[in-house]
Amino acid sequence: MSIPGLGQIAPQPATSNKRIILLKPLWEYRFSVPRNSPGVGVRLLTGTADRDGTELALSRTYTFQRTRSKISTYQGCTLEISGGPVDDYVKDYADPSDSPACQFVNLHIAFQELREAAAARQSGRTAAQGPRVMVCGPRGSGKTTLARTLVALAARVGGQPLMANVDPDEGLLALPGTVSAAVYGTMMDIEEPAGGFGIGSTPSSGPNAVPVKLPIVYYFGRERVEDDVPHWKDVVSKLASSARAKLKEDEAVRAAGMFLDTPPVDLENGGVDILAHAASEFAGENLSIQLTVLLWVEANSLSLANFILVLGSDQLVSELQRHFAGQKTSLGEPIMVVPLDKSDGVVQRDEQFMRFTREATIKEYFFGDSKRTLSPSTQSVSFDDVAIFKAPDGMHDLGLIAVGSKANTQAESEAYEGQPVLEPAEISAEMSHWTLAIMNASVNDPPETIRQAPVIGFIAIADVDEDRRRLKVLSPVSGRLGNKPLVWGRWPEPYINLLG
Ligand SMILES: Nc1ncnc2c1ncn2[C@@H]1O[C@H](COP(=O)(O)OP(=O)(O)OP(=O)(O)O)[C@@H](O)[C@H]1O
Repeated sequence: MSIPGLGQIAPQPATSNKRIILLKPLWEYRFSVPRNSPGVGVRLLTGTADRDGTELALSRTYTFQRTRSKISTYQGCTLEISGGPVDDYVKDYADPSDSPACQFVNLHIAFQELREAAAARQSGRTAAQGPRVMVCGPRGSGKTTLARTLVALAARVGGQPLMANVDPDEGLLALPGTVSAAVYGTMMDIEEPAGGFGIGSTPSSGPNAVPVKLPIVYYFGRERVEDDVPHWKDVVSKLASSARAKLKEDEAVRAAGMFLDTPPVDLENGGVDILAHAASEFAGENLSIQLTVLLWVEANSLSLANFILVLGSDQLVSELQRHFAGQKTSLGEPIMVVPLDKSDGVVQRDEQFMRFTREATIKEYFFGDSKRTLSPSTQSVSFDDVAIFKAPDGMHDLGLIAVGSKANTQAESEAYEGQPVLEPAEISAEMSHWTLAIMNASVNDPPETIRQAPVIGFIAIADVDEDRRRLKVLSPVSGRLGNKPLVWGRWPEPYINLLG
């Protein structure tokens, strides 16, 4: 039997198979660490290198586990690689300007110049607004990597940008099934599989080598936006309103701007509408439409305009161009959609890998990782001492809330009109191994208030004893759950017995 928390001694890559690799400017060391590997060690010997925009320190060995990523260099470097097993290779470019990293860094330079130009123009007492950038593209086009890189590069030059994620499939500083946002003003933990953007970089009861980030999180509880578009729109609106408030009240965040990571969308099924909703909600009160970002237009010439960055999809570019054609911001600026090349290094992650990653994330939330062991509290609670809610049965099954659903009939729609969005869940063995969100609301609040409340944490149901009417619950901290409503969604899916 494995004992939770043990068996997580920091892995030491074997020292016998060390090799040195040389990267010229804008080359990449691309690696994929299999899940059963103790990890690959990467040490920067000379030059400069970074993982998704965050620099590696010289002479320190970084150990990467269950990670598919790359180490890039702008000036060239030598790296010492140790340990493994790892699937890896060096991606070279005869002409460095062919590297996707080149367009990414040019974007960063352009954003930085915009920040400085806006600050110089600002005559009042309040800080100027930095760029607001939305990154979109098909599945596996490198959206998250680009958004993280632009955030990390902004933080590296002293900025405190806000990053928001509205893709529920993977969480930003939270479990999957959520939408969230956080300010990134301190260094990232690049050894974390998500590169400092995962659950390991949030506050916990254990020690942290790198400053933690404080996210604001809303619970969607479904895998894909299309599973419940109205609810997704609601939580995105709540998140956007929190993000706008942060930009308004915090001058440093406002000056650095905001980066928005979006879900892959189905163009045949309301995809443009989904992206347009995210764009307009995050745009802020002063813009009549969408978002303001800056593009590097020609050599050394900056043009303030309104752009949406699209990675690797001509079809999405033309759909978005059509959608925004003729629309202008309140400042009279046109909306332009900017196509960017997708890197050929972006890894297509299969369902098995994604499932393994989600399970590892849930385990890490409760038990920590190799660098920080956490001790979750195990509580036995009566069915009568918890308030668990779920969406009414049938709503999702009938497709009543899926965008563009052809299955809806008028009668079906009417049957659910006026019904509460959440109802008390009947506690049963079916709940075992599910992760539930703890909402920052009162159990007596109306269902709509509970559903749209921020998330304060998660619990896992370890066991349900129907005869004794008791639940065994795993919680990151001790304390009574009774006065906070719990919501049981459909994502992330149940995990193996965490106490097994
Ligand atoms: N140049 C590269 N070399 C190696 N790995 C890369 C590179 N770019 C991205 N990756 C990896 O590819 C995977 C997918 O990238 P990413 O998450 O950015 O894509 P995405 O478009 O956001 O995916 P999704 O549509 O599933 O949300 C990640 O594991 C990322 O670290």
